[in-house]
Amino acid sequence: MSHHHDHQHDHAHHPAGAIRLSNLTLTYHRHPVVHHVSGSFAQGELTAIVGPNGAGKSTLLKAMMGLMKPNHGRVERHGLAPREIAYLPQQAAIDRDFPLSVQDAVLLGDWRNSGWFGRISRSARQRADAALERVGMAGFGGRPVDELSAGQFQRVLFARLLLQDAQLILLDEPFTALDAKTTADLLAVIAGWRREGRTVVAVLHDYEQVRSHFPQTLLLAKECIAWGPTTEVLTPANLARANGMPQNWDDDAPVCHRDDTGAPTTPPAHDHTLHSH
Ligand SMILES: Nc1ncnc2c1ncn2[C@@H]1O[C@H](COP(=O)(O)OP(=O)(O)OP(=O)(O)O)[C@@H](O)[C@H]1O
Repeated sequence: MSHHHDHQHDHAHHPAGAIRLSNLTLTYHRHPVVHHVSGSFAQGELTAIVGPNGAGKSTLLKAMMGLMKPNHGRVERHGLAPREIAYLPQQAAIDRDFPLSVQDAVLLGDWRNSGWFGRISRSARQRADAALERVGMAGFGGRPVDELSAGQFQRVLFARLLLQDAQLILLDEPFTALDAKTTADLLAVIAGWRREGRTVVAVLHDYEQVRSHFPQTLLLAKECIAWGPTTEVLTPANLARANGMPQNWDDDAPVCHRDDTGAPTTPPAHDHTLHSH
C-alpha cells in the first residue's frame, strides 16, 4: 500500500470532512433498511460502500446528506456545514430534460459563491471551463445538456462537483453505464480529490474497481457486515454473509430487540407485547 497518510490531518477532535454514524437506523414505512450502523468514514480517504441490491446503500447516502431523518441514532457531521457536502445521486434520478447549457450546468456547482440567481462572475466561468477541461469536456460549454451522451453528462456532473469544492463528496453508483475510458478518467478525478485531502464516499458494485482504487470499504447489507481496510472487508466470508441478506420484503419481520448501543440483545423468551393471549 502506498503512503496515503502522507498528508497530516492535525484537527484534534472534529476534523473537517469527518462524518460518523452512531447506531444509525433508517426506515421506510417503519421497515428498517439501514439497521444499527455505527462507524466513522476515514477523513481525507476514499471509502466504497458495497452490498447487494436493496442493502440500503443509497438510503445511507441520503441520510448522510441530510435528506432523510434517522429513526434511531445519528449522523454526526463534525465540522462540516451542509454546504461542504456534495452529493451526486444515481444518474437515473437526475432529470436533465430542461434547456441548460453545459457551462450553466457546471456553474450550478458554484451556487454558494454566486447564489442561485446571482451574477456569474468571469472567474466562475473560467473555473467552469477549467473543470470541463479536467473531465475531458473542453469545448462543450455551449452545448445543451439534453444532447449529451450518458457518459458525457456524468463528466459534466463531475465538473460541477469540482466547482462545488466540497470537503465531503458522496457519489451514488457514479460509473454505472459508463465505458472504461470515462470510468478511468473520472476515477482519476476522484484520486485528485484524495490528494487534496477531501473525503469521498462512493456506492459501487465492481469489487475489482473497489480493490484497486478505494482503500476503505463499508460492506452493508442492511446491517454493517464489515467496515475498514478494503482487503480486510472484501473477503469471501464477508461477501457470503452480505449476499445472504434476505431479499424479500418481510412484512412479518420480528420486532427489533436491540438496545441503544447497537449491541444485539437476547429477545425475551415470552414477549407479551408481541403475542396476544
Ligand atoms: N422511497 C422509498 N420508499 C420506500 N422504500 C424505499 C424507498 N427507497 C428505497 N426503498 C427500499 O429501501 C431498501 C433499500 O434501498 P436502497 O435504494 O437504499 O438500496 P441500495 O443498496 O442502494 O440498492 P441498489 O444496489 O439496488 O441501488 C429497498 O428495500 C428499497 O425497496
